Amino acid sequence: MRPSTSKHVRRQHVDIDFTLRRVFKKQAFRPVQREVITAALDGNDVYIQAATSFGKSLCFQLPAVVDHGITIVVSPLLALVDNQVSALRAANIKVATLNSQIPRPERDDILSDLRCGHPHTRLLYVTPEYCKLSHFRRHLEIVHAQRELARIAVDEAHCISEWGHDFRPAFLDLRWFKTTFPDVPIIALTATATSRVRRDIIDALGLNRHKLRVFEMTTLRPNIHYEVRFKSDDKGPYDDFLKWLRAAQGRRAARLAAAEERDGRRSALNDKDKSQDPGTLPGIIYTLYRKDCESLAAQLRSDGIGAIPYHAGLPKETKADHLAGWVAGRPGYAVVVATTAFGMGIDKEDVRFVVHWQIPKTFEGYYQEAGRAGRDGKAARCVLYYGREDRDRALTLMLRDALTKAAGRMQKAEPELAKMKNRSESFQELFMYCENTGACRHRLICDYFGEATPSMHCQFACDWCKDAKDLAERKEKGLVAENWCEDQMTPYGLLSWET
Ligand SMILES: Nc1ncnc2c1ncn2[C@@H]1O[C@H](COP(=O)(O)OP(=O)(O)OP(=O)(O)O)[C@@H](O)[C@H]1O
Repeated sequence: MRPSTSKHVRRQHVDIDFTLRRVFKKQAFRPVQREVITAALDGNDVYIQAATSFGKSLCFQLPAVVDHGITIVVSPLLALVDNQVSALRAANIKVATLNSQIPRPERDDILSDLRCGHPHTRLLYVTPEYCKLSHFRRHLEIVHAQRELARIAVDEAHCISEWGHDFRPAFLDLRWFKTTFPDVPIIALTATATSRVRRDIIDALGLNRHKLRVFEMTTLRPNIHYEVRFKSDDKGPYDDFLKWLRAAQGRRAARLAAAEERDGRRSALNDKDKSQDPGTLPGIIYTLYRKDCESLAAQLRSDGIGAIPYHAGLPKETKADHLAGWVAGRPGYAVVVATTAFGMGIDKEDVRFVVHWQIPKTFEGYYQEAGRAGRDGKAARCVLYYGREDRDRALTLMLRDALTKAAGRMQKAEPELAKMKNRSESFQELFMYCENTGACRHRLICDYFGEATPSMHCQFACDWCKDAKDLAERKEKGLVAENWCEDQMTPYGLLSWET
């Protein structure tokens, strides 16, 4: 690593504005980005927690471009890696990725770049599992010996915590980085961490407390309109959704036509809009079940909506085509019907709606997935279809899953049940959020993540702030078909076991 002389630091800090404009084509830093980047370039370990779409990736990508050496980016999802790698390549940044799906010749080229000790690659994306491989570790040791290992970025860092919603055991082995290269700074990033998960991330990665900068920003996404729609078990949400989508598409088409008429030309639209059918609204529908992805996408197509499925069981080529077509706004690819395999980190700026077909499995998952909407800062809508039957089914599956796991590993039954308890608490918070007709949804989300919002008002950007009376009536009417009885064994009762 180069020494951190004040001259060096000053030079880097001048570079960052230039690099932001020249390489990343952004006009200005968003609030706090500059401070995070400066802290990273000063050689600190950094923990950053900020809302979905805050622009966290820039906080390690820009330092990787201005700094000396290579940055290793640990990322949990291949779809997310592909998404980021294509954007970086488009900006002419030397970026590579190593994982089990990379063809052999390409993998050999990247490894030989590392082996020379002075890699040309500025950012190398890897999965946490790849970081465990001894040959990869040996290559990093060579790079480090040449003082060319600039930084380790751990994206979606909440995956390291057993208390987090997407725990991935291989993340725990990332401790190896600090143990082996104590002088190499680490930057850990997440949008979803409670205080317990935050502590876990810092401890598990072994971040240096004497040289650690912690940035915790709001989880608020003011441009998202949150709404819960209630469904009874005898009626699915399809008709309601289609009606809403058609109305929204109609309003959009009318707005665009009016703008065109006013200006007398299409210049009222940005380039992305021009490439799309003006009435088409880019969006995501999340469903818990693979079979729903296929059938719902087919049903929407038969109703004239460009919809495509995305789930882990589809062939690799189909998934790549569907993701690329959706990101590019290709005709016929406006709406992706996906399982949570599509959740974390996917960045498409103009997603105008996210719909949850069923209640998701955790509060954090809901926030993450909803966070795919409105990443351009413009208004977007997130609708969650909530029914008590879905909720009870999810609870039963969760319970069965935990008991099976615990039975399979009797010696680890207790931690397994503890994790389960945590997950079910998160789920419980989510269904209480759905059932809540007495508070601002933005506020409820902030409360969940432990963020104080004493005087917050969302400016009508949720169903409660828009019309609390209507919300209560819709709940009453929507859930009426369900045999709900408060003194039956409630979901809360189901979940309140002791570990
Ligand atoms: N300073 C900036 N000016 C304009 N756009 C920016 C800036 N910084 C980041 N962006 C854009 O904001 C979008 C979101 O950034 P990014 O994907 O890094 O979000 P994130 O914080 O990682 O969110 P998530 O946790 O949801 O994945 C991207 O399209 C990115 O190009």
